[in-house]
Amino acid sequence: MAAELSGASGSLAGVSNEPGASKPDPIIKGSNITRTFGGLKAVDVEKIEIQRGVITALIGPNGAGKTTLFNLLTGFDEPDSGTWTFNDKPLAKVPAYKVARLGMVRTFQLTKVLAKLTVIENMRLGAKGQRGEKFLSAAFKSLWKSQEDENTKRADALLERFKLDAKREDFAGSLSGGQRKLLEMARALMVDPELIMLDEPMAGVNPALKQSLLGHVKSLRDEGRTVLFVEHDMDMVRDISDWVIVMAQGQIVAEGTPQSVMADQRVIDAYLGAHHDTDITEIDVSELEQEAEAELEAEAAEEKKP
Ligand SMILES: Nc1ncnc2c1ncn2[C@@H]1O[C@H](COP(=O)(O)OP(=O)(O)OP(=O)(O)O)[C@@H](O)[C@H]1O
Repeated sequence: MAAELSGASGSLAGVSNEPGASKPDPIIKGSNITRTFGGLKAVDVEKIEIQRGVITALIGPNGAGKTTLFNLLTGFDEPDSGTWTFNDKPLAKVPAYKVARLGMVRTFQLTKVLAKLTVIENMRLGAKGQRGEKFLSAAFKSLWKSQEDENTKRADALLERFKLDAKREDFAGSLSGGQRKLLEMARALMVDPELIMLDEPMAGVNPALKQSLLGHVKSLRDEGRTVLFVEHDMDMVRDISDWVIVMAQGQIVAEGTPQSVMADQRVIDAYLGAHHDTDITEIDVSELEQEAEAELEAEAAEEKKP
């Protein structure tokens, strides 16, 4: 089946729904990427292509390998095997801060170290690309000393755009869940990336801020960037994705438009196992919990029988 699309996702018209489907203008192309932890194959991706200029969601059940794949592509982890390119440049073994300078950046949840810095200090660190946490305090010192005016100007403009300017001197740790997500996005934009990878942009965000966050993500695409995001919030996936890639047990099991993917039997199987007849968009978690509870009660009653 081929996708029928219009608007921003029109460039994906005609792309097949098969896992690893070729795209007309891929910004990322990867093949045979594997990563094993002990005996567990966390990532086992035969082929992946990410289309330029659109919003792609990476979804899948817990433990599917989404974060590990993110880490591999951005140079934060090394694969056991595999090759991938960004703008046709091979990236295997390229460290994360160099990947960021090339124009591919991932967001990070606010760590303890970053929470103790102010909002503007976080932004200035973003300008340095992405080194491990160990390097951050050293990088901060040198930045502070050299007073990079350009970076500060860019940081202030971004804080204004993301409505964080009033929080400029506050500790990042004092921000609300939604404001933290905005800061993560703003910080990643300090290097003016072509591809921005968002790690669960809706996690811990209250409903009032969700719409505003969605608007910000769409605006990244509208200004010509490519967006790839990992997310469990299916409303967000349906609302803003042009394309969805589904992982399960380390592999890509399906892809397509949000509508086609959510009706795809392979996706329903991946999420629900035996719950075949359920529409993934209408899963009521409390119902599943009640079922599990009832099963436990029945088991307990069985055990009590003489
Ligand atoms: N550093 C690690 N050491 C050992 N096992 C790991 C490590 N990182 C990930 N794993 C394992 O690899 C598998 C894939 O994990 P990963 O975090 O990539 O999944 P995910 O799809 O991002 O899950 P979630 O949606 O819950 O964040 C899991 O079984 C996880 O326990």
